[in-house]
Amino acid sequence: MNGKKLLRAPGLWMIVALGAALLFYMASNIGGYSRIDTSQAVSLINSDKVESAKVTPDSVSLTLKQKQDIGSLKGVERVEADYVDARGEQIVNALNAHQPPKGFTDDPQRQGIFVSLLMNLLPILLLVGLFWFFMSQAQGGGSKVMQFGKSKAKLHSKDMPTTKFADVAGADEAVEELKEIKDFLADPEKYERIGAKIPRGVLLYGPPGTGKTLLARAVAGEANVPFYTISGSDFVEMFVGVGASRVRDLFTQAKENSPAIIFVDEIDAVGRHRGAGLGGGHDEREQTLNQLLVEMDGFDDRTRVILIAATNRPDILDPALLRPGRFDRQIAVEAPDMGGRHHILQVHAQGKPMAKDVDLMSVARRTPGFSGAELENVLNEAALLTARTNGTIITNEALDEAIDRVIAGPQKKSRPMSAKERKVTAYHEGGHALVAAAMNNTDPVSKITIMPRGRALGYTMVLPTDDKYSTTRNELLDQLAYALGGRVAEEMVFHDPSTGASNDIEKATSIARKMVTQFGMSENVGAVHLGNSGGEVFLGRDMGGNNREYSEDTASVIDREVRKLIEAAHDEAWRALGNNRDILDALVLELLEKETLEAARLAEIFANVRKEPKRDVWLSSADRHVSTRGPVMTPAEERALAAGKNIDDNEPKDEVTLYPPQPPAGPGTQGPTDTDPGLG
Ligand SMILES: Nc1ncnc2c1ncn2[C@@H]1O[C@H](COP(=O)(O)OP(=O)(O)OP(=O)(O)O)[C@@H](O)[C@H]1O
Ligand SMILES: [Zn+2]
Repeated sequence: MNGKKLLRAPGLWMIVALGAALLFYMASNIGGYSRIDTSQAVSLINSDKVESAKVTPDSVSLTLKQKQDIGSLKGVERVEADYVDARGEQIVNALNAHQPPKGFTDDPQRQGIFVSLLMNLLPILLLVGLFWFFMSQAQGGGSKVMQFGKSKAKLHSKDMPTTKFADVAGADEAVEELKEIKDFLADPEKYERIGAKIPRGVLLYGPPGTGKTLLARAVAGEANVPFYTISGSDFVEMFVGVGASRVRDLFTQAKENSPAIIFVDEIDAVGRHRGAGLGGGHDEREQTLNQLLVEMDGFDDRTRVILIAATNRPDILDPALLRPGRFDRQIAVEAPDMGGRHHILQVHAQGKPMAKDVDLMSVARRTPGFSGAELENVLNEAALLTARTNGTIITNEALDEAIDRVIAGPQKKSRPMSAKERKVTAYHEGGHALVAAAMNNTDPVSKITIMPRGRALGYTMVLPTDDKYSTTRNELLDQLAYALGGRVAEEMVFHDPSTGASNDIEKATSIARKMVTQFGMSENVGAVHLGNSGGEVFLGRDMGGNNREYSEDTASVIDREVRKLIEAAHDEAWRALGNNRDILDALVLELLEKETLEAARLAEIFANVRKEPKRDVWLSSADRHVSTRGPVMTPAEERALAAGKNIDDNEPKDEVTLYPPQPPAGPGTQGPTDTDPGLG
């Protein structure tokens, strides 16, 4: 807050005035009075030493005719005694009995109710003034105090950013998604003409400093529309109703100036799951959130206001915020990979003279896990270090030290990985990905990274190509192998598996257990639902207990079946990796170099993967026979087939191997009229 603002702060003036009044009050009443006790006061009065007296509801002050020594008090002229209970009465009685001295009023009540009231209220007023003053300070501006419920114009800020998408580096996917929003804002009619519904809310989520604010500003800058910002934590007010009225006000203004963007930073501050946590919800927060939802629902098709919100914690947001028509478009803004970091460094290196041998790519390589803000900080630190030593160009040494400073400065949550750990992680993730690529019923691998994130050392992402509502047995078996792929790669390559696979093992076990107990996909248990494993579940925790729905024997059969599935998957993964060890090694090399590999590059690397053979047809019991007749074909499929298209699942399976292996099936088990008597 600067000096001018300070002078305009009404809270401050109030304090100055009240303070002065209080000082005056103290100087005229309390100042210079020495404390004496009741008997001393009575004897002073009786010995006629008192010039005047003043009685207030809680004290009696006496001005003496001349300076006196009273007990240990030397040369006092003004004394004061408590006027409480009977002892106070004694003083008043003494004063009354004596020649009443000048200025004495015997009845404390009569001594001006107004004055005594004022005197008592003064400290309270002062406190209120102080409180107001600090409240206004806390809001970051002195003059807001008196404006509750009036214009909150200053509480959010409006501007016309000049930021462009080109200023955002290494977030190409997010930029791509936001271009459509920009398009709409720049030319809403184009969308209205064809009746397209435009998203009302866009949620940008990702770790701090990755450029969410920057991206939102860039949308406004590109579309050349006003940008209103407010932070979720600003909403969280002390006075109930203020947050909600602010939201209302903000939307009104934005609509008046539409097309416009409203940016809500830290939306998790208001958008937390309602009623979360013990002790119920926070009233004010909830009201604010409700108002936000009301405003968003109030958008009609002609509202040209788009709400962009940012959060680091999408997981704690109230689901109501994420429903269609609200923040239904969610864009991940992730920490940049090596290429992205290089790009960001280039953006921020502009205007900073660098030595010839400075290689920003090598800076990028040494800063895994850094956000855009941290990279910007690295360059800035390097520039500061250079200036401090009166240098004129930034050298590699300065950059090295700057990196260390940024790492050591704000304690990074992710610890640096050793070279060995990095390699193990690369093999682990590579193992997952390669198994996925070698199986026949898996989704394509869309991304692998060995950048540490949270507690995970790396991750591999397999994305389904289309929505799925159920999963087949073969897909589950592939998922099992995929889950174990990381662990298997560690075993195969290092002969010494690490603890990094514990999550994978947990996941595989849970899949296998469900296959046995819920999906009827094991031989020795059959299509039986074995629901309750015996544990009482209370508040999400297994409390133990003895109401299992099946016997000890069944339990041990289940355990055996689960183990069998896991072992088989382990073997499959081993085979898949063993058959493709050359590809695994190449993948790991590239992963160590680039840290993150995306779908397109992965498809190239996996182009020549030696696939696992398709699994044998599964019969849930040896007594069932194999039907080789496929499902019917729709006319559309017949047309497609005639046009030479491949229709996978409709090919009749004329060559089958029984599982478990069986002697060749007798006559009658094959044929066009056969129906499948298996599990209907
Ligand atoms: N992808 C990027 N490209 C260029 N600069 C970036 C990028 N990401 C971050 N920065 C720099 O870091 C600064 C801080 O980023 P910004 O405030 O946008 O991050 P944020 O994701 O909104 O963070 P927070 O979650 O802490 O609010 C930006 O002003 C910009 O200078
Ligand atoms: Zn894993």
